[in-house]
Amino acid sequence: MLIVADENIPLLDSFFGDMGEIRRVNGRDLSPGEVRDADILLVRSVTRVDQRLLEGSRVRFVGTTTIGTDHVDLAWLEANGIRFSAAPGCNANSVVEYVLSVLSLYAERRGLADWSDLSVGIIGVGNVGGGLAARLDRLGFTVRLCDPPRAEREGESGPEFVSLDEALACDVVTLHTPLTREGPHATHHLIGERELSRLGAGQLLINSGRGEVVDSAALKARLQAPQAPTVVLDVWEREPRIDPELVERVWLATPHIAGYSLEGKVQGTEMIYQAVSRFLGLPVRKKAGQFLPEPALSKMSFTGAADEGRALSLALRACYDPRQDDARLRLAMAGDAEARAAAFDRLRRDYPVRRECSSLKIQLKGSSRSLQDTFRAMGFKLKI
Ligand SMILES: NC(=O)C1=CN([C@@H]2O[C@H](COP(=O)(O)OP(=O)(O)OC[C@H]3O[C@@H](n4cnc5c(N)ncnc54)[C@H](O)[C@@H]3O)[C@@H](O)[C@H]2O)C=CC1
Ligand SMILES: O=C(O)C(=O)[C@H](O)COP(=O)(O)O
Repeated sequence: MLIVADENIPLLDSFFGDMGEIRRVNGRDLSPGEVRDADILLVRSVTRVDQRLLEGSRVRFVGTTTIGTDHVDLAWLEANGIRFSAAPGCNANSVVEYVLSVLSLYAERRGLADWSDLSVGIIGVGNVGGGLAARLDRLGFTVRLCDPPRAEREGESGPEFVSLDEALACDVVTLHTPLTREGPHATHHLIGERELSRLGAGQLLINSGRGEVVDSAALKARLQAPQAPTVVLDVWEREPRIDPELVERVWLATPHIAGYSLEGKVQGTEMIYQAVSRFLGLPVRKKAGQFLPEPALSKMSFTGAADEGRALSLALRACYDPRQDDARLRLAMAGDAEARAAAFDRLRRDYPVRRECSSLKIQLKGSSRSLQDTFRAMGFKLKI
């Protein structure tokens, strides 16, 4: 059996080595010729999986080790009897930690003594948005949820949902919808000129969903107008050919890596391994946990003298500080369009190992119960 797989999927040999031959490919440039004799195709978000790629091939199963599925023509796969599996939720916690780290930096930039004074509007309340809401709720933030598809489906039985405009009135607006182009709740350019005109200087807009959810031409114009909001972008229209002028105008710019914790990536591979095993009728014996190495930083200790807010931001940023990714992306914006696109993909391919808060044990000596609760709410393990 031949498995054609994106070379950027971690642990291919560990999970799939005993199932067949693995052919590693560059997912961005994958051609029909490279998949023609494959039985199984494993991709990431950068491969467009459609009729053009697969017609006439032997492929019977496609797996994407990602949450998003906007790069896959699901209807064509179904019509052609090709089984498909994604990895819902695999890196949701990584994105949640990305947003929390951005929030801690933003509170500092605003000079806020207590970051939970910020109200947060979450647009798209699924695995990522829902996980973020739960975390923020435990941390004492005011959270507004906007998810019309869920509101329609769940009615009175669901949580309280607000309109898009109500969510846009929060101090922080963070986008976690999939990219969809059809239907009553299509998200393509969901945030356009009208929505951007509602955001002002005291507000922060974060997009770590998909670039095309925001109209970037309208965003560029809004960022040049008076009273512009602060903007953080992890995802961009037309990746990897992103707009260097937009990079210049946003506060933090990262190369689509919000979901790139090692845990998130390995869980993505694990979920697709499980799906392939089910498809082939093989037992599921391997687990992501057995392949996660010891983290480089495993313990942090705070004494009773530690300032609570500072202790939290230190621990959070020890795990992940988006300013490093921002600096790398800005450096990569030199050169012509081809060089910039190649650099964008290189930053993603050579991404340094990043571990989630759960990999770090926090020792709190003589600390208050409330600080312990806060660290737990963030997902850290406590050693008291
Ligand atoms: N930057 C990154 O590295 C990553 C980005 N993502 C992106 O985040 C997206 C969301 O991920 P999950 O939460 O796991 O997906 P999910 O499918 O669990 O949740 C998405 C939610 O968005 C809602 N939604 C759909 N249309 C909407 C609209 N017009 N307005 C408001 N809400 C709407 C859905 O009802 C659903 O509850 C993914 O589809 C992917 O595109 C995911 C992982 C990593
Ligand atoms: O899971 C998703 O959805 C994502 O956006 C991934 O984090 C994107 O990673 P790549 O598949 O583009 O490496």
